[in-house]
Amino acid sequence: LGGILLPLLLVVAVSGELPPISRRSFPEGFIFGTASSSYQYEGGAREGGRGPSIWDTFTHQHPDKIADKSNGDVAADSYHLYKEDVRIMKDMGVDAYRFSISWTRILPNGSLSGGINREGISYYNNLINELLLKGVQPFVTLFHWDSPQALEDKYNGFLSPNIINDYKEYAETCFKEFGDRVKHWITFNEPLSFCVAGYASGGMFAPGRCSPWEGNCSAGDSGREPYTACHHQLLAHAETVRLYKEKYQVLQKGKIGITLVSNWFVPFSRSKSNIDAARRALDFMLGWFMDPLIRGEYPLSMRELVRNRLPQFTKEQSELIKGSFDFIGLNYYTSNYAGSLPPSNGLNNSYSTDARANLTAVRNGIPIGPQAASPWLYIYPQGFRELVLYVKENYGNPTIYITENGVDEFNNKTLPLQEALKDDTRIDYYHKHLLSLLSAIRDGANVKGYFAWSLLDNFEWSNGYTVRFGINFVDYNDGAKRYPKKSAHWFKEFLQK
Ligand SMILES: OC[C@@H]1[C@@H](O)[C@H](O)[C@@H](O)c2nnnn21
Repeated sequence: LGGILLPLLLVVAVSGELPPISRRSFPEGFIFGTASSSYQYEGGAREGGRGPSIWDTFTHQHPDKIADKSNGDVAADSYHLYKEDVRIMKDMGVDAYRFSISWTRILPNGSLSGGINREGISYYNNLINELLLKGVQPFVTLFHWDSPQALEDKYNGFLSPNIINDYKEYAETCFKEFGDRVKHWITFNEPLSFCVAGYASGGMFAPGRCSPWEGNCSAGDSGREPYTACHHQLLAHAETVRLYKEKYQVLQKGKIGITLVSNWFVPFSRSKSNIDAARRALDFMLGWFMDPLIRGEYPLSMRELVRNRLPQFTKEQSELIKGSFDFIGLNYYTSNYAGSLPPSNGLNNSYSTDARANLTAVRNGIPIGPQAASPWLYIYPQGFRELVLYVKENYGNPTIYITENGVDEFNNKTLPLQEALKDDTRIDYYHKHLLSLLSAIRDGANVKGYFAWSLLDNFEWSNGYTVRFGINFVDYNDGAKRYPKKSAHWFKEFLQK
């Protein structure tokens, strides 16, 4: 019998047949959607009265910082093709679409005093109306990294507390113009990424500031500016949530939150020092924001390690930020191993070393999972369940929307189109991550929705167009024409009611 049973077991193990999954596996009313952002999708950079953002400046003044020296001038051209985008969503059967509003399409000079651009208002009204016409709910992110260049020039953008009021006035303009139809607002997308990649690590992202020991930046302080910029984003978030709740929520009946990103961290070994390092890594990536939102103060590990370089909340600010959300948006892509590092020498301070955690994707020569196209993205579905349950258990099981999850492949220009559409890795990624998320939900996590990143291939920041995150292929050489990848067909079947 053993001679027959063993081969059978091996066949099942090797075949790796995943348990089937569909929207019916999830709770009734669970929302499925796709996600995008203004600078990565719209194009029309100098059309319709739009003012320059720091990403227009960054890509045009520092093309060397972008892998293929590209920019978002045209991107996926959703500024002109948004109706096609909505048609694709409707055909797939998604419930919602998460997109961001370009601050400088609404307020070209960044401040309300500089005037409202009615053409910008009109573009987003058209997009929102088209979504609603096709039965797709708009989930709107107010800030997805494209700060107004005018405010960078005026007072160094998010390094100045002046931006808090300008951001609040921009947000209020959006509440007034769109809040009758938009019922889910996200104040900021990933403050962590904006503050670390823009102010700490080598000037990877706009505005491209860092210390000399971190990279080739014209100015910056990697040990202070990331914390200052994100402190101002948290205060702007809290004041905007108070404004929405006091002036708009009763009438408009919407919900408001913030989107955070985190990796999961697996201790390099079971030693206490490595387990502590994994926890510090979570504090510095997720707790940086969740602790203020839940407890009104930064994590103890950050206060102990960053000390006077970490801004402090006044008692009033602490009360304002604590509980300032109806939901938390959570983005998950990948996980790392975390190992302990000795205390830094206190000289070349940087966010990148403050946590005293050595983060790697490989342990004893074995990667934590298959590597995708982006160098930081290793596929580790188990981390998704672990992260969601960590939020449940450590932050009071808040309402969560997964606002991004996805994987990329290289933009291989020699591949025939039909080959480029065969994204089996993406199907496997989504299948395993949705199973992992479902497992966390069945263990009590309060997750209400899931947005795949991304509807379309798009401008992937410092990677430009060298990688593709879309479940729909974009032919940049032929009018940004959209073609469904194999994963789009998989999702359509998954989403069948
Ligand atoms: O890198 C892929 C995507 C970006 O394209 C999004 O703009 C950003 O919100 C994000 N956060 N983590 N991963 N992502």
